[in-house]
Amino acid sequence: MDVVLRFGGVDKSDDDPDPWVTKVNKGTVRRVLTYFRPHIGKVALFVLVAVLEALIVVATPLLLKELIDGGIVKNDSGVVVLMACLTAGLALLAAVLALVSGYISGKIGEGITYDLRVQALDHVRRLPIAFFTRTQTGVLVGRLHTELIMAQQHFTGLLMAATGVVMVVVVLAELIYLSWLVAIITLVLIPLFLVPWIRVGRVIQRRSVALMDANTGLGGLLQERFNVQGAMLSKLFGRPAEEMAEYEKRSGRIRDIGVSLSVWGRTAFVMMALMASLATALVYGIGGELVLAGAFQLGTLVAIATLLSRLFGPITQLSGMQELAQTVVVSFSRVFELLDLKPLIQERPDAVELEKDVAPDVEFENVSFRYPTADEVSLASLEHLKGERERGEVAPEVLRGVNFHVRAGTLTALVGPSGAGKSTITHLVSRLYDPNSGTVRVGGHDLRDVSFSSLRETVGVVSQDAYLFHNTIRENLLYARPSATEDELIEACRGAQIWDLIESLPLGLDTVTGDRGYRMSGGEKQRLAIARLLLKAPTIVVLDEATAHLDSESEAAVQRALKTALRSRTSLVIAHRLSTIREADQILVIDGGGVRERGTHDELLAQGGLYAELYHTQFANPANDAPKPEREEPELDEPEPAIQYMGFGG
Ligand SMILES: Nc1ncnc2c1ncn2[C@@H]1O[C@H](COP(=O)(O)OP(=O)(O)OP(=O)(O)O)[C@@H](O)[C@H]1O
Repeated sequence: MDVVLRFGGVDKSDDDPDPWVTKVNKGTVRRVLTYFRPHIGKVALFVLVAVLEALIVVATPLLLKELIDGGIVKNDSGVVVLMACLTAGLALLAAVLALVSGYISGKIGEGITYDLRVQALDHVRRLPIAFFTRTQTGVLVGRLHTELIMAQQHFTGLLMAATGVVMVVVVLAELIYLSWLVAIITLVLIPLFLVPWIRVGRVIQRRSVALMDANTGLGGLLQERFNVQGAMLSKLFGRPAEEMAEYEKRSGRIRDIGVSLSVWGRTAFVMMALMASLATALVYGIGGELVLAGAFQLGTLVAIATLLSRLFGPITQLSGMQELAQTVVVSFSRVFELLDLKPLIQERPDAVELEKDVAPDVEFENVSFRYPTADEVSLASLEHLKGERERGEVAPEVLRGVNFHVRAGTLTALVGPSGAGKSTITHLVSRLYDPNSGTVRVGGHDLRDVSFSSLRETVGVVSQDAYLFHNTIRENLLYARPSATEDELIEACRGAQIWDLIESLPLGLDTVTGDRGYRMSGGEKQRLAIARLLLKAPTIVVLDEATAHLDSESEAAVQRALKTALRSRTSLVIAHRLSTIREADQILVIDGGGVRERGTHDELLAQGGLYAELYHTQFANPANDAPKPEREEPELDEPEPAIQYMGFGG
């Protein structure tokens, strides 16, 4: 049977901002234990050290007993000195063992967390793009980072608590040996102490989980709002007062939980100290009477009192152990949830390699596609939005029976209204998604049969909003081909018409492009992306032309760069420029998820269909502010407006 637990194994209040629960499957504990396997030697050492520590703890009171009964009472200074020295020696050994035990438990805890983290990162890296479009970045980062650190801390805590088991058993055995009466009284009193302690422990546990959730939630929000584009949107459209109120509300919640945690933590500490003092008073009271009655000697009384003081620490550790174990299991489950997400896009074991350096053809045969629903690709707990799931999301079909053939080395332009499915078609070519029915073929191979690495080498993509890492221009370019030489970098930049700009920068290729490459203009960023593409030298180019109005110089430069990029490659371009469309060997007019018209510019005009209609509409309403290509580029030198004015593309 499956058990559903909230994180930390505790109930949350109804107004909890994150109502998602984590499912703990039956086999989870066994699965957690498998992570111990590589560390089994360290675990054995850890147990050995724990046993030694426990033996030292019980040996010390016996030495004290001998010191008093055999030394002080019998006036034997030799015994006093010997026992004092042995006690000091054991204390020293205990200190060393405590350090060793801390080191080993740290190694085990960190080692297991490392294994889990690396496994999770590798898995998440393989998940399809649909997962990332669904997931809230900050929450995913929280899951892979902050929550794993918490899991590690709980895990190490659990290991330390496990040593308490050995300690309690040994201490109780010695207590019975010294005085069965005191041992019984102790056993009766322990629950009186434990009940309030467990209650306090639960409150602390619950608050810790709430604090973690609140921190993750605020982290996710900040990540979304404080990245360059989020900050830009918030500056342009934001409602500062309301946003600030939200930040204050969330920060206030973190503060309040923190204060209450601090108070409850102190309460636990005070309770522990109080119980230890009360127990000491009780032992000396009852034990003192027994000594007076001659039931046992003074040394035994001191030994019992010392033993009892060593009992409370391990018992409190043990009392929290079940909760801690539950938290550890749930923490691991949160990562297992991720690991169990099967990537929708998988590489076949017998995947084939595409031929290198030969431009292949691209074929869509009766392709239909709908975007995957949340249930298929992501986790509710990573979305933080439950609307779609509660409504039972149904994904509409975005492509229906699409057929076309792009001959090797030719240019196909995709045009059509916004939302028609143009980008979706390009996503299928780079296998960001698989079609639900039909086949996408490259060089005659079904894409599902092609190896990932081969496909990556073959298909190069330049999107409208080129993404650049926060790093130098050089590093951003080398990402496409780490082995590229300086000369090759420069040649690619020249081909992409960006070298003049880079050369004029004080740091040249070592200029940092800023978060998301924001310090560069749209046209510059796209030319840099084209340089990256040239370095990669793919045989298929998928390109989404910029819709933004570049200034005429930028526009002409991008067009020249594109000419270099597309030369003798199989190209699929979401075209917004008439110049690109005119040069295309084939134009596909996409409408309503299908190919509505196809042909060259002249053929489509002659057909007098949708393309012609929109084209003529365009000429009836010329867009005055359309960018004009540069004069010195005769092949681009036509007073052509952007195709989006024709009602195409978005
Ligand atoms: N990740 C996604 N998940 C679900 N639906 C999506 C996703 N991406 C796009 N869609 C939907 O698929 C349809 C086709 O979108 P697509 O981006 O392919 O259109 P497009 O022709 O490229 O439009 P535009 O010219 O505006 O970029 C749209 O209705 C869109 O809302």
